[in-house]
Amino acid sequence: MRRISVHASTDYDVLVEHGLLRQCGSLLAGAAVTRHFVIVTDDTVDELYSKDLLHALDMAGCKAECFVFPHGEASKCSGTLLKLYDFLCESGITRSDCLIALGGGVVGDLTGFAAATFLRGIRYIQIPTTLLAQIDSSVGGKTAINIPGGKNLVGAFKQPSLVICDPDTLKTLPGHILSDGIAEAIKYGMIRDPGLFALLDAHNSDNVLPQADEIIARCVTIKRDIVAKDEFDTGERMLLNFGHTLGHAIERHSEFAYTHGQAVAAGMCMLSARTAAPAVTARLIGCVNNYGLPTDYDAPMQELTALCGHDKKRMGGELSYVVCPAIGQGEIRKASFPDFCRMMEESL
Ligand SMILES: NC(=O)c1ccc[n+]([C@@H]2O[C@H](COP(=O)([O-])OP(=O)(O)OC[C@H]3O[C@@H](n4cnc5c(N)ncnc54)[C@H](O)[C@@H]3O)[C@@H](O)[C@H]2O)c1
Ligand SMILES: O=C(O)C(=O)C[C@@H](O)[C@H](O)[C@H](O)COP(=O)(O)O
Ligand SMILES: [Zn+2]
Repeated sequence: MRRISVHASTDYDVLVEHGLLRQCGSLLAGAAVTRHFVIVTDDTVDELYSKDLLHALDMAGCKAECFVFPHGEASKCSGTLLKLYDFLCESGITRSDCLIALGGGVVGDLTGFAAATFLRGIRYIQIPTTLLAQIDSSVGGKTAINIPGGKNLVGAFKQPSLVICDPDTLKTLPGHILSDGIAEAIKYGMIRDPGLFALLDAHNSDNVLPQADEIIARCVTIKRDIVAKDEFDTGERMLLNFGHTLGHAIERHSEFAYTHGQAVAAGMCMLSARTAAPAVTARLIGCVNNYGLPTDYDAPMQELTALCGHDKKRMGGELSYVVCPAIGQGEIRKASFPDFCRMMEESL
């Protein structure tokens, strides 16, 4: 089993092993200090994996109920959150009990925010089942829901008590959802790890799955190191937002027809085209193309920059954004918001 220890306001481990989902009952009980859990999941993941998890908990002498909501980004909203709070009340969840997020980033972000706020804070554990969630969203404690004003605009920093990563769950992922995770992996390569970028560049959507363990370990280690230095996103952590300033705008502009991974892929390429040497952008676009991810988004740039105004890297009139002048070398830059808009809107 691989163990990557995260040191933040709460210390915890990310455990990576094939088949772990079926055997994780005692690990969950140990990390949670309770025998009462609520599993939060979406309808697709529920069909595939709730039974295994319930069995594992039962074997460890734990009781659990499942809260299941419709899959998709549209569910990461206040409506689902309020239903979850009601469910937690009905289940008699107390401050010593624990939530389990079983699913992708939507489940993880929503569950984490519920855990941060219900009874002013209870424990939660992440069991990520998409590549994106295993390499990124389950680690680091950013939790959030979307509101009509924008992506992730209501949230909290709340670290999980444990992350259980079973790469076997990736075998049931449709190809395009695996690619969403690869978009974030390319991000890690671009900001910090040329070796990871080369590995991703040497593969494609048809042959990358056997590389999942290596990709998970490299990405989680990068995120762990960044979060240890800047848990609350005031400096270095902003590197993890490469491609997201535009990406979040694209998600919203497309009314979530572009998934998060697709929007981040397009956002990285569109930003790189305006801030990096053509050779760097060409390599990025080549790698993104290997995985059938978009490299562009067809909308007037003014409409996208208008949506960037709510970005959480904006402080008053100034916006921080991330550029990669070379592969593996992410840098945070600052500009006035009008200057950022002008830079993006200038034709190439
Ligand atoms: N908190 C963070 O640090 C962070 C980081 C990155 C992304 N995010 C957020 O994560 C979300 C995107 O996450 P995502 O891409 O995992 O999307 P998702 O949670 O919507 O999952 C994608 C789809 O895959 C299905 N699915 C999940 N696991 C499966 C499996 N093993 N087999 C088959 N189908 C499965 C789900 O039902 C869903 O339909 C966005 O809301 C994004 O903002 C958060
Ligand atoms: O963990 C982080 O920090 C990230 O930025 C990871 C991103 O991949 C993720 O999409 C995050 O939710 C974006 O955060 P936001 O602060 O821009 O909402
Ligand atoms: Zn992201």
